[in-house]
Order: sequence, then structure tokens, then C-alpha cells
Amino acid sequence: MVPPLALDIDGTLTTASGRIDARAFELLPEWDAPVVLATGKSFPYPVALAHFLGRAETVVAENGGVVHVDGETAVLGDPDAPRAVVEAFRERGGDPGWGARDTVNRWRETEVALSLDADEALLREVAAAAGGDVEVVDTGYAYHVKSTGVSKGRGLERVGDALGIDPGEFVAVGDSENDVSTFAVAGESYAVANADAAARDAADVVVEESYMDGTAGVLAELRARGE
Ligand SMILES: O=C(O)COP(=O)(O)O
Ligand SMILES: [Mg+2]
Repeated sequence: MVPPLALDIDGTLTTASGRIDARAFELLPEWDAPVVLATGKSFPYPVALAHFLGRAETVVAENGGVVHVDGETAVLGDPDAPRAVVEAFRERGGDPGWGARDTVNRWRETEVALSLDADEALLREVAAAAGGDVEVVDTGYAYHVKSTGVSKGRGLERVGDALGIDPGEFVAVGDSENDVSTFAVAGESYAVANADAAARDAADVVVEESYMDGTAGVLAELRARGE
């Protein structure tokens, strides 16, 4: 028996250069328990990854703003305040940093992501002025302006409810501050070696290897334990 998994994507299933590591396509299709892809990416990305892994589309997208499980989609985040923050950021001269053809946000339903090249200080100032309903999360891949009320961890609880799995049965692997809430909800949590300080502090274990090397090591250990 292997445990159900809650897996971050960027920094966790990827290589250092941001590609999905080929081992994801070896290890995850055969994983004999639910696998939740819990990501800051917009909704279509984890759906597509689950699809091409041949797995059920069980995803927590947009940092918990959208949850899809058992064929049902729940849109939990409210995009209005994040969009207003980014509008105000633009009015103050800020540039989200993706250029004219922004596919990062094109299908994003509940939040707005900005490039790490964007002016972080200005973004945080504008977001703080908008009040407590909006927060800025730095995943190491983008700044996300999101509703404070949603998180990957709350999304995982919702998935657990739908699948009849106690969230404490999940094993989580991640690399950044947007995984802290997942780590709090999962029964066991691992940060890969490239993880940021928030994820390292929140994880039960910080593994020695980075990116998918670290994740593959965790999965091998879980499989060996289950045999
Ligand atoms: O989209 C991002 O900024 C990060 O995505 P992740 O949560 O899968 O690491
Ligand atoms: Mg990540």
C-alpha cells in the first residue's frame, strides 16, 4: 500500500530548468493511490498534466482558487480584488512582465500572476493598500496576487472530502511558500532541497536532493515502506 500524494509541480516535479522531469511519467501513472496535483499554475496546466499522465484529473490549481475532483469544478477564489490590485499596479507604472501575449494569466480564473521581473516592492505596497482580502505569494516562479481565503491546503481538504480520504493520509512534497498550507494539512510533508525558507521550515523533512531527484527519492522510500 502506498499513500495518497499531494504534489506541487514547479520545483518539485521539474528539472532545474523548469521542464517536467521524465521520471514523473514513469512513477506517477502507476502510483496505486490518489495523486493530487496542487499548483499555483492556472487551471488548465495541472488538468493537462494529469490527463497526459493517464490519471484522474484531481487538481488544486491557482493556489487553491480552483479545485477539480470527481469531475466537479469548484471555483473558490474571487478574481475581482486581485485584478483590481494589478490594475492599480499598472496605473502606478508597474509591468506584470509577461509581454503582450500573456498565456500565464489567459486561463487563470481566480488570481493574477506576475513575473519575478515585476516590481515586487510596488506590488506589495499596492496589495497592502487593498486590505486584507488579497495577498501576494512568491512561489519562486511568479508573484501571485490571490484571495487570502484560499490555499492549496484548503483545496486538499476539499479533495479529501470528495474522495473520502482524511487529509492526514496524504503525503505532500513541495518547494515553496505556497506549499506551506499543504504541509500543514497533509500527514507527512517533504521539502525538496531547492525549497525556500518557508517550505523548509514547514516541512517535516527537508530532503537532500533537489527538484525531481528529491521527489523521486521520497516516492521510492514511500513505495519501499508500503511493500
Ligand atoms: O505557478 C507557480 O508560480 C508555481 O507553481 P507550483 O505551485 O506548481 O510550484
Ligand atoms: Mg513549487
